[in-house]
Amino acid sequence: MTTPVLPSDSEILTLFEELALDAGRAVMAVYATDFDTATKADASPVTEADQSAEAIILTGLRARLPGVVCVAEEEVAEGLVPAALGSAFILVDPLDGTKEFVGRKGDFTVNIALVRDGLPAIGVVHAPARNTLYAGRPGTATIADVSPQGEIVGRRPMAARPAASPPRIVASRSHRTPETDAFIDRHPGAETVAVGSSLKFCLLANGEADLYPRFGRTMEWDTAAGDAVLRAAGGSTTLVNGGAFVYGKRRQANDVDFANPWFIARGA
Ligand SMILES: Nc1ncnc2c1ncn2[C@@H]1O[C@H](COP(=O)(O)O)[C@@H](OP(=O)(O)O)[C@H]1O
Ligand SMILES: [Mg+2]
Repeated sequence: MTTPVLPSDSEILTLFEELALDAGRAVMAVYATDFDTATKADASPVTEADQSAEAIILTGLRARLPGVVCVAEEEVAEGLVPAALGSAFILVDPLDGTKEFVGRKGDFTVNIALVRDGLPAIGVVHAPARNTLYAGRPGTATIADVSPQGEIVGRRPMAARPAASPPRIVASRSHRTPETDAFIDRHPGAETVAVGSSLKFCLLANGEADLYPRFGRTMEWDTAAGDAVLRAAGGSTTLVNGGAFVYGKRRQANDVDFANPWFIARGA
């Protein structure tokens, strides 16, 4: 398959930010209501917010970046899986941390990422209930303040920090595993912070934490945008054995398309 000519990285990032802010407004409109929750085939929750945010993002991406393949969580759940990806494609998780959304915990995010040559190159993570948007492209990572109306009102550069000793470890709020607990136990004195969604990558990117061990289930759309932000801020994500953590993985063994292996994300 031929890969279309893409706009510049900064133009792509600006588009991702606009669409994430639009989607965030839709998510917050649902958050303010007494919304219903349905259960998907993988037993995870889904709401009207996931669906309307994904529709906003995909409509915008397909109009403005025609020919670039988009892989999106709710479309994949409905069986819409692109056959070929090309050397650059987009991953969308319109509402990561749906459990936190349903539980009204605030730790939920809108995620859009461009994967280039298997690596997360450009990403936006918008946390509308925290009024914060994180963005990264090669060489630049920023944290922005977002108004309650969903407009960016301030922005500053951010960078991952060299690891503190003992480290500050971020871990899933809703999906902790015994292997994660064993990893934490190997870091005596470490402070552990439970955070939902892709915000864990963003806390590393902003120098607020040092390690994010994920010894449990994630899909590529859960991680790509946060991972892009983290890498842009000087951090890294690897397999548990230190090997390269790549994207665009198709069905392996008995697993589904776009399933991630376990990983460890780190600050600088
Ligand atoms: N048992 C499981 N089955 C499917 N997805 C799971 C899962 N456990 C965790 N996840 C993934 O973990 C994400 C939440 O991450 P965290 O635990 O760090 O908050 C979910 O994203 P969604 O909320 O977008 O479905 C979901 O994709
Ligand atoms: Mg998710």
